[in-house]
Amino acid sequence: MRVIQTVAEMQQFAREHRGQIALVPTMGYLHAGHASLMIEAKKRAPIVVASVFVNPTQFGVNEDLDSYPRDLERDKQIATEAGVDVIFAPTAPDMYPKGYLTYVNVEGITGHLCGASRPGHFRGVTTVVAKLFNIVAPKVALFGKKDFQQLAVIRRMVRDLNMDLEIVGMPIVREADGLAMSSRNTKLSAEDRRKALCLYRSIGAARTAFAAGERSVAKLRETAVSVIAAEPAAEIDYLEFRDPDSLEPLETAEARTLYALAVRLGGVRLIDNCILGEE
Ligand SMILES: Nc1ncnc2c1ncn2[C@@H]1O[C@H](COP(=O)(O)OP(=O)(O)OP(=O)(O)O)[C@@H](O)[C@H]1O
Ligand SMILES: CC(C)(CO)[C@@H](O)C(=O)[O-]
Ligand code: BAL
Repeated sequence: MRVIQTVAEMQQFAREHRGQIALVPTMGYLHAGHASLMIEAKKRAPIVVASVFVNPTQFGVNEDLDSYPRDLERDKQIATEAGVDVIFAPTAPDMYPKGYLTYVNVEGITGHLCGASRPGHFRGVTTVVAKLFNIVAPKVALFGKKDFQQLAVIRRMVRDLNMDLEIVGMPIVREADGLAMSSRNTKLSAEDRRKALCLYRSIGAARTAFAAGERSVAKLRETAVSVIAAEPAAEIDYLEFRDPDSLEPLETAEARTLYALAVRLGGVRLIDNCILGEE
């Protein structure tokens, strides 16, 4: 596996392999969730490029940019095992040189859920993802449904800006006990790791109520909130039932309804979601 650390070298590689590349954008500290995207990428293109870049423009001033876990040696090992051909790990000054001025912003659907609690976050995500698409020129790019809103925003950017590539959304990979895999899980204390299961339990409770015929979003919300409230250390950032396409609020749950939540535990912000009515 090759590691490319400059934008210029990545662009040269992309020119030589146009039409053959699948891209998996990540912020590194890889886990089995990332590996699932890489393994699927290999089925969709002869060359898999995984980017590892902790993108400063998507972090707010008081967020965890500095403490975000990083370990390129470990990432190389996991990426190699998952069949990645190239890791693209640029530096921040190479991606955003002094005097950088250009940003990509998707409106509307970025205003709620994670966009409401992290102002400017999606502007940073769409900017870096647009740059990665331009640098790597992939024919397909893969994203996880754990970041459900991010996937919707990227699909929208690709559609609105006529970007010529396919976007693939991949299922959430979970730990054996149900916790959604996330690089930030490593920042949880042992006690908070145990408490973090309340997110998955809340999803289970919402699913059970929906399967039993409950369609009132107020009632579903009450059920979902009560599971998180049973864990006093857990602080709800948002907990919403939405249309999975527009991400607009619903009063009555439909055949497919997005249940998405963000919860803070000991300073670590975790997200999870499910589509009620789907496995
Ligand atoms: N558990 C998972 N299952 C499937 N895809 C995942 C999972 N976790 C992350 N991904 C996907 O991997 C890609 C890179 O995500 P990222 O590097 O931010 O990892 P992360 O573990 O989500 O980190 P964070 O702690 O920032 O949430 C994104 O498309 C994300 O949706
Ligand atoms: C898509 C992404 C790599 C952009 O920095 C990031 O938001 C992530 O890891 O989900
Ligand atoms: N997986 C989303 C990246 C972030 O939290 O900034």
